[in-house]
This record gives sequence, structure tokens and C-alpha cells, in this order.
Amino acid sequence: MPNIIIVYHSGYGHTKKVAEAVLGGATDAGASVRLMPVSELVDDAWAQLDAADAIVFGAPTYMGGPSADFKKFADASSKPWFAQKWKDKIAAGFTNSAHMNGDKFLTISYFVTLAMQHGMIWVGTGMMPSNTKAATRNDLNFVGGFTGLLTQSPADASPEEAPPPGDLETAKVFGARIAEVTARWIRARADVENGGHQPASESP
Ligand SMILES: Cc1cc2nc3c(=O)[nH]c(=O)nc-3n(C[C@H](O)[C@H](O)[C@H](O)COP(=O)(O)O)c2cc1C
Repeated sequence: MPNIIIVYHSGYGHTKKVAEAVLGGATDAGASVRLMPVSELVDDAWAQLDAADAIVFGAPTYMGGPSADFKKFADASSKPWFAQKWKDKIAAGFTNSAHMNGDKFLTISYFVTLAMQHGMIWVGTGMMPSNTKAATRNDLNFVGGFTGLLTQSPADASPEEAPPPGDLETAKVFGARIAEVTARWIRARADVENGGHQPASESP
């Protein structure tokens, strides 16, 4: 069973809702998933992260990038980085912000860079956007993220009101994808370690 940790920051609760939805989708898809808020890192948090098969990064977009609290966590991850302890783990990410665009992609780009510095394997949404004339706000992937999950919460909406149900459903589908890709990845790795897999070109 894939062991997935969602490490996230949420200043006002909206991004937390997204983290919970990603957890729901990944759990339903058969993974063991934990939420790890950066504001409440437990003593063995780093050991838990080192032992995970996949780490999902989540933060609100503040001033065109990940929130400072998330960045503090990312800077602290230089310790496992030294020993490349997260190398070859699956990575994915999501951000929530007030504008439909709001420079969210800079946050996702930062997550990709963080994952690459750690030698991780990045997984995007794998989802088509809802972008036709007939599309409505609660359709899957209406905000249109490919590299990472994008959700939107109007500036005056409480976490009870936003992100809207369609974005939370998109987060669930994304969580399921992360669980499935991670399961496939750890199965393939086990096959290789057990000598059960041969590249096609070397087959008789
Ligand atoms: C300091 C600060 C900076 C923000 N900068 C942006 C921004 O660059 N783009 C944007 O779309 N929204 C921005 N927002 C709005 C937040 O992204 C939005 O309120 C989000 O839902 C907050 O998520 P949270 O409740 O998880 O903290 C900003 C909010 C704060 C407090």
C-alpha cells in the first residue's frame, strides 16, 4: 500500500480543505495517507517524510509564490537533501489562491523545482481541463491545472464556502491519481529489486 504524506501550509483554512480532499481521493484509491501541516511538525516528521513513497506539497499562493511558512519548511528540507533521502519518491503539488490566475503557476513551478532538487519524480494532474462554452464552474479541472492542481477561493469566501465543490472534487481525482501512480511505481521498483523485470530490448 503506498505511503503518502501531504505536507502543506494554510493560513486561513482554504488550502487545508484542498489537502483534505486530496487525502480523501488517495485514501479511496487504496493508499495510506497522512496530512502534515508545516505549522505543526511533530518530532519524527522528517523521519516520516524520509520513509514515505510519495510527498505532496501544498501551499496557498501569497504574493505570487508559495507562502513563507511553506518556504520555511522547504528550506529546512535541505537536511534530507544533503543525503538525497527523497530521491526517486513520487512528488506532486497543489495551490489555492483568490484570483482565478493570481500567479498560481509560480507556486507550482516552485514545487517542481523543489522536487527536482530532491531528485523526485513529478506527477501532474493528468486531467483534461473543462474549457468549452458549455463548461461550468463546478466541472472537473475548471481552473485548468496540468503541472499541478489549481483551486480558487474568492477573497471574501470562508473555508466553508470555498474552494467550490468542483475544485474539491478535482482535488479528489488528483489524489486518486497520485495513489495509483505511486502504487505502480513501488510495484515496478519491487519487480526490479526482485529481478522480475527485464527491459523489452533485453528479452529473448
Ligand atoms: C499575504 C497574502 C498574499 C496573497 N497573494 C495572493 C496572490 O499572489 N495571488 C492570489 O491569487 N491570491 C493571493 N492571496 C489570496 C490567498 O491566496 C487566498 O485568500 C487563499 O484562499 C488563502 O488560502 P489559505 O486560507 O489556505 O491561507 C494572498 C493572500 C495573502 C494573505
